[in-house]
Amino acid sequence: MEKIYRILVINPGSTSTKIAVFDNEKEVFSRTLRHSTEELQPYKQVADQFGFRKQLIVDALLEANIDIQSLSAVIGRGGLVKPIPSGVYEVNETLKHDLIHAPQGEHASNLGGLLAADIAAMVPGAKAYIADPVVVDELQDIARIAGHELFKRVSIFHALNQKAVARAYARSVGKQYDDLNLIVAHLGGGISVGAHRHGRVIDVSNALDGEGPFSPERSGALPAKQLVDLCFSGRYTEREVDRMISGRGGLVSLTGSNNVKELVERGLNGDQKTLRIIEAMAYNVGKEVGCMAAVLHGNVNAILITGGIAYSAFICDYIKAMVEFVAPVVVIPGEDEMQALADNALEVLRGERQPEVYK
Ligand SMILES: Nc1ncnc2c1ncn2[C@@H]1O[C@H](COP(=O)(O)OP(=O)(O)O)[C@@H](O)[C@H]1O
Ligand SMILES: CCCC(=O)OP(=O)(O)O
Repeated sequence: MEKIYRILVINPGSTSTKIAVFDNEKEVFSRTLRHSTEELQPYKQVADQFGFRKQLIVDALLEANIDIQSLSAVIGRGGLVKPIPSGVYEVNETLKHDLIHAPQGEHASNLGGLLAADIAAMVPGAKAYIADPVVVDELQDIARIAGHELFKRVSIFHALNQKAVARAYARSVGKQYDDLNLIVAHLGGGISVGAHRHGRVIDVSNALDGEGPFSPERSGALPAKQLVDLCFSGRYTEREVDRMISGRGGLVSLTGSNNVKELVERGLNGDQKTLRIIEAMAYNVGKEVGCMAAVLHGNVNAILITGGIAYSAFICDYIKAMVEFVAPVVVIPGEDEMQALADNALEVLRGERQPEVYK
């Protein structure tokens, strides 16, 4: 009889914690725990949200009658550790250290490996993993050069979902991911737009670092001179300016909310100012897709729009109208991250692949 492995998947995003339980490939439970701007407000640092998110996960499992002791492994979305190749990594002490001290900055996904390790530690024999963290780096060399010698461009994006969606699209058209040129726009709490050339993300707008389009809670690119003046105005601390770029930028700053579903409804019900801001976010995504089309020299098989915001037909139609001259636009709303994480853990549990060692 086939051995059943039970896998808990934990995916902390900036505005949600998604959890799911899989018995081998089959999802037996899933829940999206959404966190409003107000709920997250009391936590100074992302790491401070650990206890809050852990309690929500444990309560949700309890409510669904899922015994933590029945778990074979726990896999979390990986965070802002050192740039590493795509793969599955066991959560060891070095990885935990980097998830806590975050050499590349703060993001909710830093909690993924930590929550996975904490919950796996409750179960004798269970191990914790991360896979395709947000720091997966496949940039072509020319894309790393920024306009001053003290700066360099860095790859931080929705690697797990961008790749899962790109592979799923390739399968759906009977092709290999490695044979296609795709532009993937992931629209979530953060937004990243990537140029996938034959299975490698050779350029991508960094979702965290003040690049590309603004998003529900990120500023995206800001006018540099204005930013410098603001930094030296004496009116804001370093931490406050950091939060303007990530956490309290984008729609949170412009509208007070990170909830695109509500904002679109508000806009379509006559709030012109909100509508204009939502359109501006979509406009910037369209513009970034155009940049990635140039990166791929116009050889683009398809443009994929994904992430929670892709559920909004209004936003997708706006982007489509701007970019469908480049290539067919395919909307794949939500994300395939949970299944992708579970599949990665299952391959390790079945001994079909060896986890990488994070050093
Ligand atoms: N039906 C919908 N229409 C528009 N926006 C939506 C819809 N469903 C979810 N969203 C928005 O998607 C965003 C969250 O996307 P998601 O990919 O789940 O984010 P993350 O994982 O980064 O927290 C939120 O702003 C949410 O309001
Ligand atoms: C840090 C890059 C990935 C990202 O922005 O994720 P969220 O959209 O979940 O915040």
